[in-house]
Amino acid sequence: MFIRTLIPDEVILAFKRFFSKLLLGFQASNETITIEEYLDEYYKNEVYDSVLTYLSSKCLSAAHSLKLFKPHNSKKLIFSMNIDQDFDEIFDGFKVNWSYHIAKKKASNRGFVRSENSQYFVLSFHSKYKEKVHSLYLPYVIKQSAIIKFNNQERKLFTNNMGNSDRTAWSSVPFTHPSTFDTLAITPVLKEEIKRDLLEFAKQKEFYVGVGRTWKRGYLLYGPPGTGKTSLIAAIANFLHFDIYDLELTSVENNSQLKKLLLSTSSKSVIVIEDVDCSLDLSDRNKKTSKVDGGKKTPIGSQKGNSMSNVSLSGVLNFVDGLWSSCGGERLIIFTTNYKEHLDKALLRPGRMDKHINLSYIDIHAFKMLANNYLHLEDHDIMKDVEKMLPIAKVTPAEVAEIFMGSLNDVEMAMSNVVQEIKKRSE
Ligand SMILES: Nc1ncnc2c1ncn2[C@@H]1O[C@H](COP(=O)(O)OP(=O)(O)OP(=O)(O)O)[C@@H](O)[C@H]1O
Repeated sequence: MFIRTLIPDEVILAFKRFFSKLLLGFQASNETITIEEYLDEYYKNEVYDSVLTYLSSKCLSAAHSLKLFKPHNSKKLIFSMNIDQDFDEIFDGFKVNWSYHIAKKKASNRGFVRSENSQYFVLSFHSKYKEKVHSLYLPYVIKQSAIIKFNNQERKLFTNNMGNSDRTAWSSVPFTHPSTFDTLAITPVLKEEIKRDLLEFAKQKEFYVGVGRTWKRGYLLYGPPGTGKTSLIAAIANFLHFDIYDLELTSVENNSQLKKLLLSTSSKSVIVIEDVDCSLDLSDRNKKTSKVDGGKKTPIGSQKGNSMSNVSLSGVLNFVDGLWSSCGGERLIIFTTNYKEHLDKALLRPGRMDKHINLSYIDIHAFKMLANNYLHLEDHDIMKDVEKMLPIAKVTPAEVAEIFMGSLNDVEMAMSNVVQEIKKRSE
């Protein structure tokens, strides 16, 4: 569902035009089409690229003899089937066949005649499926190719806190956090609700533009330490295939630096401000500056010995919904806090924080998920006792995970340790 945006519409159109041209010229006896010429270089390369990506993934898993190679003076990995080699695919109940060929042709240039190799793929199918190939199969190939490219893209974790002398610059490392919605132990209903909301958000560009709203969504994750706020952020980024910008407010000197940082984020990103109550004085947004240091204006929270940011709450509010946040494509802004009650209402209102997600102590569903993920345990006699004790024990998923980690190879020991801890806590 995020795929269409990866392929420019013109390319899809060109692809369709290209194939319809070929298909229209079909003879009933001739059931092949070739991906060659007919298009200008740009479109031809794009179309070719989609087919290559698609065929590479198919053939790599289908046959070892089909391999990728990199011809010199090309940056691209080019797919190679052996000449005249082919493979079949069944799609929607009919068969198509892809094959790869090289044709030698003579080219004349200023009186010289050279022979050139021209490579092409042939897609063959029975002519009665012409329409289906055109309207279903080829769009499917483009879509699959986009999915493959999308999944192979490396994503990044950006931070503004890597000791850069330029306070408005982001540094990045590859984002490799393994958390996904499958590994996340939270109530299933909540998990599905979040996934649904994310999917809705991802596909609603037209809606946001139509009602004059910037295409962003704000989440507030709140709950005690160790309940999975950071893990949920990673799972969200992995789910959407977005980059993450981890914004450390205490490293930002003023509101204009904050604005610059926001402007240099890319679209399709999650911007995260963790423990917002600890890095920003959010108690009073009317109080813009306080006078200390011999009358010099000092922003809220910058007093000596205070680890608060110099950025004001209004700076953050502008950051969240100011005019300049309308730059570019979709952004998800996530704030986390252990104490929702410490936050100013201005920050919490819908439009700024559209969704408030409470991550709390572990319940029996989340407990079973962790037992399954860590110990591969489907069920256990002791689960009934655990279920009874959990509501009063107030144990976090992080604590349970830690106990499981201690006895990964001994399920009984792991369960006995965890029950002991839960008992202790419920007393
Ligand atoms: N809901 C969860 N599902 C799976 N693992 C979890 C969950 N919550 C916590 N964990 C485990 O505990 C560790 C700490 O969790 P995490 O950092 O996500 O919690 P947090 O709520 O962000 O904590 P803090 O408020 O201290 O930042 C994670 O690395 C993960 O292994």
